[in-house]
Amino acid sequence: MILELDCGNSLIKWRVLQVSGDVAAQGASVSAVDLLSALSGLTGVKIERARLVSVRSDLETEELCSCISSALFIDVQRALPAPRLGGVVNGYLEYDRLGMDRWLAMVGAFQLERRAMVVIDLGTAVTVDFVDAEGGHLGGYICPGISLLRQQLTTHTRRISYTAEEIPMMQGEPAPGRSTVQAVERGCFLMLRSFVASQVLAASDYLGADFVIYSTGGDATLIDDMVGVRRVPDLVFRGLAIACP
Ligand SMILES: Nc1ncnc2c1ncn2[C@@H]1O[C@H](COP(=O)(O)OP(=O)(O)O)[C@@H](O)[C@H]1O
Ligand SMILES: CC(C)(COP(=O)(O)O)[C@@H](O)C(=O)NCCC(=O)O
Ligand SMILES: [K+]
Repeated sequence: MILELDCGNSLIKWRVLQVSGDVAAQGASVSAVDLLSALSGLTGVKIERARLVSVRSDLETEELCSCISSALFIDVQRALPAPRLGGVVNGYLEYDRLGMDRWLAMVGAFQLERRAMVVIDLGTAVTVDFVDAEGGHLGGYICPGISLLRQQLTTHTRRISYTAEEIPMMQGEPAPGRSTVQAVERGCFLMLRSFVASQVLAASDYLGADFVIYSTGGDATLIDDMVGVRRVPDLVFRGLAIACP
């Protein structure tokens, strides 16, 4: 079985693939210790190798790889930047500066359908990338994700503070907030969705009328109801399998 790891700035997403390609187990862990303890609790799972993508620092990523490698007695293959992969051409002036999660999400998405596309990843950061029908990456945008938006307010104001338990149910409702938690949660939610809507609107300028919109990442459900958005939770893992076959 293969262990796949997507190390973002907030969470380590992981899954175990059977030889058939079916998912045997999956989860999200906050640390290597947490990851190894989740894996040790699995029954009937025999991991033979691992492939990993990381947007963490090189030092942190190397430590993570060697920690997993020595705990599970396996090789950990790491996805590395490339100027082109899976029909997609990296659009950055310095290709190795493009976030590997953005890159693999685009590569994974392009295998689903070789069409022009907008790839939106809603994690710690929200990223939007444009790829034309020939696989040319036109570049993209990076802005703070929903957790960072709310954190900026709670950190830099005197009177905005509320607990995580107050957050659920505050976002879906568009009406003006009548409490601090409502006002902030709905404000950040609308800000994020307006950003996405503006990108989708601009996409036809870059890609023409025919393009597909993919979403992924921990907060992708925030835009589930937006017209044309197709959520594919494992886009990064799909690209990872191309990068580390
Ligand atoms: N247990 C959790 N810890 C941290 N973030 C969580 C958790 N559960 C859900 N989230 C949400 O998921 C987001 C992280 O999404 P993810 O795609 O994993 O980001 P990243 O790739 O940057 O680590 C957070 O910004 C937060 O809003
Ligand atoms: C933009 C990101 C911070 C997104 O990371 P995430 O929110 O998935 O943790 C990451 O892709 C990154 O560090 N990129 C390098 C900078 C760039 O892509 O230009
Ligand atoms: K990510």
